[in-house]
Amino acid sequence: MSFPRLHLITDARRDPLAVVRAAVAATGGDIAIQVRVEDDTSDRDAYELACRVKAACGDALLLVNDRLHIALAVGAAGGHVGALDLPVDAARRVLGRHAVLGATARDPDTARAAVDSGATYLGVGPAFATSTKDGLPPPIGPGGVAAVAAAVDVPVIAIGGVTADRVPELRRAGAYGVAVVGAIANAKDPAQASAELWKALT
Ligand SMILES: Cc1ncc(COP(=O)(O)OP(=O)(O)O)c(N)n1
Ligand SMILES: Cc1nc(C(=O)O)sc1CCOP(=O)(O)O
Ligand SMILES: [Mg+2]
Repeated sequence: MSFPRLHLITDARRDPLAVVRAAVAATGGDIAIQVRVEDDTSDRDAYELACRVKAACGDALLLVNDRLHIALAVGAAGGHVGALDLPVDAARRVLGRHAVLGATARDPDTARAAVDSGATYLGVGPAFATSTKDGLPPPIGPGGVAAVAAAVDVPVIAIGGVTADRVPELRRAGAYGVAVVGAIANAKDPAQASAELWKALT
């Protein structure tokens, strides 16, 4: 299967396994699931969640945020790192040559450096305002996504406040796909929300 355009990032505030199962079923497994836990979650709890997500996500692409040892321990396809995590070149050494490796980039220079260091996709945002994560810089908008997309030749995954309605403008800006938390996890019907996002991307 090709690299998924829809990425679901787990959120412990709503039964992550139920949400993952709904999203995988609604997209026929054409989705990346990124296991993301809060900073104060123990490695043991993060590992156990990652094992359960792996069991629940079937053929979907499994990624682990920040904690690359957990990605390796569960046999995930790869991981995602940002500015406060391992540098991209170190993350590449940890995960090995063939793993999927995502890096956060908010501007073209950071994006080019991440790709040169071994990133295979970029998470780019916040595209729009979001209440899911505190402490983010102001939204970069579709224009900021476009600037990064024009600078690199790896898939750009737009993140932050993304909804199905906003997918067309992000795709026009050059985003290959999108990563979401709230648009699926907070939806009344996570399966329907996943299907709408998937359809908007295909
Ligand atoms: C697809 C994607 N893009 C960006 C991020 C954010 O990563 P990071 O900047 O390291 O912040 P945390 O998620 O670790 O709080 C992401 N996780 N996924
Ligand atoms: C985890 C994360 N990282 C971001 C970034 O811009 O780096 S935005 C974000 C949260 C995205 O959640 P939602 O889809 O609910 O807006
Ligand atoms: Mg991180």
